[in-house]
Amino acid sequence: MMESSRQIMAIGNHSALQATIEELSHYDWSVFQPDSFHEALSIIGKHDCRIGLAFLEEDTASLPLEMEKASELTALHWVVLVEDVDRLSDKARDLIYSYCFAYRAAPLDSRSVNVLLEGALGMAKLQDRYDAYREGHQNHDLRMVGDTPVMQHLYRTIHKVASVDAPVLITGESGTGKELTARAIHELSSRRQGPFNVVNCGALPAGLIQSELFGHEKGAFTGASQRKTGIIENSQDGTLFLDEIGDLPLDMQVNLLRFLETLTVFRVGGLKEIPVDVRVLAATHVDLEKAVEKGEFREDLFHRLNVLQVQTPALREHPEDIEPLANFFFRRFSSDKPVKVRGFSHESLVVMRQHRWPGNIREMVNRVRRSMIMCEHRLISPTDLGLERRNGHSRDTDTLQQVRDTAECEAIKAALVRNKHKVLHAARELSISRVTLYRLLEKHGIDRNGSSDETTPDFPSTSKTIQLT
Ligand SMILES: Nc1ncnc2c1ncn2[C@@H]1O[C@H](COP(=O)(O)OP(=O)(O)OP(=O)(O)O)[C@@H](O)[C@H]1O
Repeated sequence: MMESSRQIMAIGNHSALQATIEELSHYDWSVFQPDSFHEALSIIGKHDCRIGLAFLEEDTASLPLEMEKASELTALHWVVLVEDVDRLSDKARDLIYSYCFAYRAAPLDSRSVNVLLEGALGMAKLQDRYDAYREGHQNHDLRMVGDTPVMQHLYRTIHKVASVDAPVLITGESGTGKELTARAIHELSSRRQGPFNVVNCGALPAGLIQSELFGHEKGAFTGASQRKTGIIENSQDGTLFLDEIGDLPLDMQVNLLRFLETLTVFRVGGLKEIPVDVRVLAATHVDLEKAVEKGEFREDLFHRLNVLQVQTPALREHPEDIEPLANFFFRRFSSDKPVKVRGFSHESLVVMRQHRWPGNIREMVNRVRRSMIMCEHRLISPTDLGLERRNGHSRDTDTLQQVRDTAECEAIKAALVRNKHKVLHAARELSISRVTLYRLLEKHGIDRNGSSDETTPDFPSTSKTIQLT
């Protein structure tokens, strides 16, 4: 991490600003004065410039160069000079409050401005240390956050299975990072140059599933006006990730097993056996062994897929990663769009530690994103996160309400899966109205589609996802 140096980006050419800059030469600062917005960004790119200095005029509606819109500029620690803060517009005062380290009103003597600049530099250095501390919780190879023993164990397992070209069964509760794990295995494997394709087995309509997986020949059935290659064939030399494998209908399980045993496919209506070199990774949040016992999943297919296993831990099993994860998503969303929110309040961090996270990391993604939109202050509160503070209860003692919440959450998730994520049908099965179900989905942070909450893909996408509704 680069050490913050004594470099200032000064914006604007107001005479009071110029006079201050001249006097600042006594204090060993280097001052850049860009002529354009692009030059300002290029200075930030080339130099370790962390402090902004501007003079805000009374009739200025926004800071010069629209700093509100430019994330690079908002990342500067701004010191703003004004004539009289009471004469500024509400908008200008809000900008100072939201984005600036400090302001100084006239008389503008260089000594007091220098004190503020020193403070801003100190803050930049603190931020570097904080960033380094947060980065320490990330596994950059796998693009995963968390450095607790359970996560370290997961990383070791991912590395081990990535080096072997055999099927892997990834198990874990919903939202624990099964797809992310599958992508990491692919990226670390010798197949990384090939495609990574995802099929959500639970979302494929029964009538289309065969043709989506195996493809079809022209004229194979009504409407098959063109030859179509299936996703298995399209995954040649790469990895096919079969998500929610437990939802694959029994007749399709037979076909999949045949493919895994022969590594060849027949397109629907085709007579030619086509060899395909694909590695299959499968994931499930249900207990497949139980499904085998109940006759819902083929035992031979289970053993074929279960050559290597990886288990993604529930978030409540590694609560020490909650804060680094929350900070990671906060930074991810703030780099998408600059925000005036600075981070989480201490109380929010405490409440997040107490929360059970039934929807695991996906629930956290949703809560953090929503809180950044809802937050009206500098720090995100428990209310912004939609989490109530639970006083006096340790994480290990469940209150009746917590038990009810967990049961409610599980029942909703199961109903959604059974009803192919159709809210109306799931609501009917649960004997509640659709509106009530939406309210409960919101309350528990459950994503009704299971995977549609993504904003930023975690890996550059050479992948294709089939999710038909
Ligand atoms: N260790 C992690 N570090 C950073 N982000 C993570 C981590 N684990 C999961 N995520 C993020 O959490 C979200 C859910 O992860 P993912 O889709 O991989 O979970 P899943 O177990 O496949 O979920 P589902 O069972 O609902 O399909 C994604 O946005 C993913 O990027």
